[in-house]
This record gives sequence, structure tokens and C-alpha cells, in this order.
Amino acid sequence: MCGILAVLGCSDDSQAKRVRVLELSRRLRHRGPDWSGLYQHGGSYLSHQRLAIIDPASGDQPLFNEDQAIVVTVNGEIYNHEELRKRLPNHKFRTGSDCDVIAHLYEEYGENFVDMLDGMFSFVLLDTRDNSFIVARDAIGITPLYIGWGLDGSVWISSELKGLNDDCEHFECFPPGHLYSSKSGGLRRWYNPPWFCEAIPSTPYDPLVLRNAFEKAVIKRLMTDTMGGTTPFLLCWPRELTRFEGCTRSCRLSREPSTMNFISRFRMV
Ligand SMILES: NC(=O)CC[C@H](N)C(=O)O
Repeated sequence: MCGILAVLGCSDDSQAKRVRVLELSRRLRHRGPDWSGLYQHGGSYLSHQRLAIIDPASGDQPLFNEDQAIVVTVNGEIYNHEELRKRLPNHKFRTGSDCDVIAHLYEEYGENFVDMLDGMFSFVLLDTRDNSFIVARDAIGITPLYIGWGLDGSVWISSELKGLNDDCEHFECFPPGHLYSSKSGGLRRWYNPPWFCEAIPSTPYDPLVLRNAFEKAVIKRLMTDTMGGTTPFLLCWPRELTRFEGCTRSCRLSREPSTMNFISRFRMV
């Protein structure tokens, strides 16, 4: 998990404020030891503490679209980023980061792209053309996120409370599955699955369907270029799969290239 911290629409764009934001961002350093980044545009600041998972060589954040008008700081993983890149044929990506698609999707589809993302994420996106911004958190709140307000009307966002509680006059937990848009000035739910309704499902329970869904969920989370992100998961998945179907299934899965790389690296460690 990385650490993100952003201050948006602040009346103070001084060097002293920049230093303060850097100080606060360092409070999240334990979340990402591989890189620290800060982008400032007037009174808006986006910072990032990176635990590199995908494209460790060039995926440092904040990330930008082609003309650098749109900037984004992200905590999390976008599992379907390769598929999404294919839906953006006219866009040039500077990095191989899974999070690179976010600025480009916004450019192409506006604020309503969030439900195209399959992943666990929280992000802040600043559009420097009109200083508008959006903030979003994944469907069930796997990644942590807090929102606060400064006395000057600035909006503060942080992966942990310690990044904003000293500087905001009011703060709260950013609700999962929601999007904050500065244009509409409020929060709205972007995640609206059919099972949110009160109706009792009529489809009978099918263990095979459940098992397939579980396996798919495991496999997509194996996405990584480093050991950092999925190690705890790897430690538990073979046992879980064994419990489901015996060793045969684990062995078949482990012949898949990504799993093989993963396991050989795991053994080396
Ligand atoms: N730890 C994270 O949140 C990782 C961010 C991004 N997916 C990366 O690989 O750099």
C-alpha cells in the first residue's frame, strides 16, 4: 500500500506551505519506502509515498496525462489496466504503471470513469486546466482514506488520519465506493451493485460458481513486478486452494507463468 496526501484549493502557495505538506507526507513514509513525490500547482499539492508494485523502474507518482494538465496520485492496484489501455488507443502512456490509465480515462470519459476500474484504490486527480479535482475510494474501502477541510476552505485528503488531523478544522473517513467532485462540491456513491437492493436473491447457491469466482479473484491479485504487494496473499493462497480441491488444483495453477515467476522469487527470498 502506498501513502497519498493532497491539499486542494489552499489559499497559501508559499514555500512554507510546501514544506509543511512535505512534512505531513513524510508521516506516511512507512506506507511506501521506494519513492517520495510532490507536485504543486498554485495552492494545490499532491504527494505520494510509493511502495512499488507494477513497473518499479518508471511508475513513480504523481502520474500525468500527455500534456501534464491532469495529475493523479494513487494508492492501490488497477487489475484491469491492460484491458483499459486497449480502450485508449489514441493515448500515449509514459509508464507501465497500472495507475497510469487513470489520468487518461478522465481525459477521455470525464468524471464517470471510476466504475470502469477493477481494483482496490484510492486516488486524487487534479485537472490543472480549471483547478477542479476528484477523489475516489474503491468499492468496499480496502484502501484507507480520510478527508478534511481547512479553515480557508481547502480540501485535504490522506491515506491516514495523521496526515491531516493537525491542520484541518474538521475531518472524517472518506466513505468506500464514493467519489468527491469539486465541481458538484460533494460526495456521491459511484458503486451501486445490484445486490445493494433489499430483494432476496432467487439464484440458488452454486459451489462451483463460488469456487471459480474465488480462483479468478486469487489469480488477478497475483499481478505484480515485485515481491512487495502480494506476498502475504501468496502465503495463504496455496493452503486455501488445497482446502478447496486438493493439491492437483494448486499444481495446475502454479504452472501459469506469472505464478511460476512469483513462486521462484518467493523461494529465492
Ligand atoms: N503500493 C501501491 O499502492 C502501488 C501503486 C502502484 N500500483 C504501483 O505499482 O506503483
